[in-house]
Amino acid sequence: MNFDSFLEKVREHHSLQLPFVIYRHPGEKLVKGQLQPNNIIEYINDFQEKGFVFAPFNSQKRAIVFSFASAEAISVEQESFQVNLKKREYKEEQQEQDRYEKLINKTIDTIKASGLEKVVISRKKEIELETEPFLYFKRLLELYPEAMVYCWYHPLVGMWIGATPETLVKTEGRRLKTMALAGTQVFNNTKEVSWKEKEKEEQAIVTRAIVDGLSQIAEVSNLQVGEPHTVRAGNVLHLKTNVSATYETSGLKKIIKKLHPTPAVCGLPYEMAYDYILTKENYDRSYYTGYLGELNFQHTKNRNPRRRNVENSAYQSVSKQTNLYVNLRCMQVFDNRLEVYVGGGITKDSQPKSEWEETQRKAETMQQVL
Ligand SMILES: C=C(O[C@@H]1C=C(C(=O)O)C=C[C@H]1O)C(=O)O
Repeated sequence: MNFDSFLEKVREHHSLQLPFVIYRHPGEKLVKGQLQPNNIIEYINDFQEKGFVFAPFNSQKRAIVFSFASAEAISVEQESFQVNLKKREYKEEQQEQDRYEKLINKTIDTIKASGLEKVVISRKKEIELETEPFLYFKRLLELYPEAMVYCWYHPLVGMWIGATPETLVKTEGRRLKTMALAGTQVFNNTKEVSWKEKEKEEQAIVTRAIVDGLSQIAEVSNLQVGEPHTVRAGNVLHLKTNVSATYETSGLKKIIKKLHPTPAVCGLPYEMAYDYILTKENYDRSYYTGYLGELNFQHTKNRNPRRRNVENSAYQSVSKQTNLYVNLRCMQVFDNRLEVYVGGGITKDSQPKSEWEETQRKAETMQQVL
């Protein structure tokens, strides 16, 4: 199967209104797909399920799973092709900017007057368009090799497309990895940049919260924390700290429940920030800032690649992997419009106008492929 026939197969599946997901992990070339044979919705229960998870921001709402056992698995190598970047501006009404800046101002006032330290505020940007969603997916693969690029569809939920830079949790065997990703500045052709105290502190808050959270879980040990460093995600740069640990696989549910939503997309203290978002943000985040990816995926590796044809399982090792990502830099696709979701962390030192600008820069990740 070549890449175009892979996409054609998915397009056909979509035209039958059947659920599917196609995706590619950061830094990889293999594009994978799971095609569901019917439109029944299955939900996650105890995180022992094996399948592709799609979870909303609201942690009281259930996460959907496409079970690996019932779906048809397909895969293909990504093919490179030229993307002609059209730098188009998708202007928004002044009214929307005013509304957002007012909300940011109100949030800063609340932070100053209460125990709220940081809260992530977001919005959606509507873009009127005729769509060919598979072309967006193809362009995203090409433009963002370091992102988890996906296109997910269920007829009862809709279609979501994204290119996220943020890992929620990755596990293999008994090793676990996560990250604290926060702080944003515009990418100007170099990663050699300095960060303001406000951003450094904002990102350090996220690292501390993740480490504190994980250290409360009995099944987690050997926590290791890296140094903050700059990473690029499309048109913006972020500060990132890698966190790793050893864990007991029985603790996976607790770990995911503890990590989602991280202060990178919610805030601190957690309860206050979560409450503030649900009551004051004034719209439904839906699956934006939820999470998605493979849960308990059986990964088979040939131990000795030169003995590939030996039919002896001793030459193969099987490990269970979980690869979940935070659903950022994403959009929901409708028949004639898109809704691009964007946000940023607010602290007492935030400036409403820069926060508006930040959402514009983040929206460009999706706008570049339209
Ligand atoms: C909320 C978003 O991004 C998150 C918020 C960031 C910030 O506040 O600087 C940076 C990276 C993400 O953790 C988004 O992209 O919509």
